[in-house]
Amino acid sequence: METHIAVLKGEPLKAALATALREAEGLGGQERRFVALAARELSRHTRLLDLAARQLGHSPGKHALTEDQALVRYTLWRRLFCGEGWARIGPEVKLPGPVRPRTLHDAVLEGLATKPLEEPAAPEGPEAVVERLATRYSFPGWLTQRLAQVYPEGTLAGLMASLDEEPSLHFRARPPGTRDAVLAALAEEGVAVEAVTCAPDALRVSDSSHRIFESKTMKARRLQVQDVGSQLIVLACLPPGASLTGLTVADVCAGAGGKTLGLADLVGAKGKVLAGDRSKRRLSDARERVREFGLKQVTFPHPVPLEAVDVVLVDAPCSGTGSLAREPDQKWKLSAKAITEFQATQSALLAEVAAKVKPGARIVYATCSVLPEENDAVVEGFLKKHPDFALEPVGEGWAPEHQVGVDGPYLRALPPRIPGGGFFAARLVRKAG
Ligand SMILES: C[S@@+](CC[C@H](N)C(=O)[O-])C[C@H]1O[C@@H](n2cnc3c(N)ncnc32)[C@H](O)[C@@H]1O
Repeated sequence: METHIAVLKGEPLKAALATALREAEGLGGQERRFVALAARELSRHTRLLDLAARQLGHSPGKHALTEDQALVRYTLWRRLFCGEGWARIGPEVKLPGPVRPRTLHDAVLEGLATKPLEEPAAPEGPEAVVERLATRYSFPGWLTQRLAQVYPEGTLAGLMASLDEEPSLHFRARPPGTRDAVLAALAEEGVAVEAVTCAPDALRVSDSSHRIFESKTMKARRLQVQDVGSQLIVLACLPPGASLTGLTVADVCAGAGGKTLGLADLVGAKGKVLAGDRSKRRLSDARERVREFGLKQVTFPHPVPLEAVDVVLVDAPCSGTGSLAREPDQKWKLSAKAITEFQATQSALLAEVAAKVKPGARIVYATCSVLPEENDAVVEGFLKKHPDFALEPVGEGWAPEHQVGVDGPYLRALPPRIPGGGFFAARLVRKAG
C-alpha cells in the first residue's frame, strides 16, 4: 500500500516498488512477490476498483487522503480479485493498520469487503463497446477509444485482457548451444520449462515455482529474462539470409541493456556492439549487466560512432502501451498529447541516425507501443522524407512458427498471440550509391 500511495503522489511504480522492497528488511521471497503483485494490481485495476467503491456507496471527496484511497482499493482488490473475505482482509487493514494518516473507520472498510455488490449495468449506445472494455480492463476511455479505431473488437478485447494481466516471465536461451540443450539442462535440474515456439530461443517456466533463478543454468548465464517480443526485435536485426557474426552493431537506445545482450550474442566474440543511451543511469545498469555476462564485445563509446556500423537498433522511447501489463501505472499518466510528443521524438531520432549511416547499413526501428502513430506512421513519414532508404520486410527467411507476429513488412508482436508485451519493429536499409 505504501507503494500505491507513492504512485498516487506521482512516483513511477517501478521506482516506488524498488524503494519499498529495498527498505522491507526481513521479507521472504514469497512476501516480496506479494508486495510487488499488490502494487501492480492496484494500479492495474484502478478504474474497476473505484467503480466498485462507488457502487458500494463510497465516493471520496476531492480532498480525500491518498492513504484512504489506497486502503479502499486494497480492500476491494482483496475481495474482488483474490476472493478474500473480511476475516482475512480485516487484520490486514484494520486500525492500527499499515497506513497512516487515515480518516477511514474500520466499519467503512468492512462494508466495502462485505456489502452485496451487483454487476454494473451493461452500457448502451454507440460507445457501449468502448465503455464496456474500458471498464472491464480498467483502461482510460480516450486510450480505449483510440485502440478501438485501430483493432477489430475481437483482437482488441484479447489485447486489453493481456495488458490487464500480471505478465508471465519469459527467458531467452543463450549460446553456446541451442534452446533444446538449455531446456534439457533445466529439466535435469528439475525445473519445469517449455519452449515458446514463436521465437527461436524463447522459453518459459511451466509451473508456478521460482526455482529457475536458483538453477545452475541461470547462474552459468545460459538464460536471460526477456520478453518474447523483445527477442523478436533482436532477431529483426538479422538481414535476411545473412549472419551478423563478426560485424558491428549499434544499440543507440540501449537503456538497461536488455537487447544489447541479445545483439552481443548475435555478433559473437569477434563482433562489436556499440551501446549508448541518453540516460546515464540506465547505461550504468547496462554496463553492469554486460560485465556480469562477461560480454567483452560490448563497449559504450560516447557519442556512438555510426558511420561504419552494419546495423543500428533504434529501440525508441515510446508510450509503452505494449508494456502496460508490466508498468500499469503508465496508463493513467499517458495522454493523447504525450503520444504526439513521442512521435516527434521518434521521427527526430530516426532522422538523426539515418544521416550518419553508410550505404548498405540497416536501421531497425522498434517500440513497445501498440499505437500505429508511433509505429507505421513514423516509418512511413521517414520513408517519405528519405528516398535513399527502403523498407526491408522483417520476417523474410524466418521459420513459419516465428512468423506469428509478422504483419506485412513489419513485426507486430501483439499479445495474446505472442505472449508478453506488445512490440513493433521495421527494418530500413540505406540504398547503395
Ligand atoms: C524503450 S527504452 C530502451 C530499452 C532497451 N533497449 C532494452 O531493451 O532494455 C528507450 C530508451 O531510449 C532512451 N532515449 C530517449 N531519448 C533518447 C535519445 N534522444 N537518444 C538516445 N536514447 C534516448 C531512454 O533513456 C530509454 O532508455
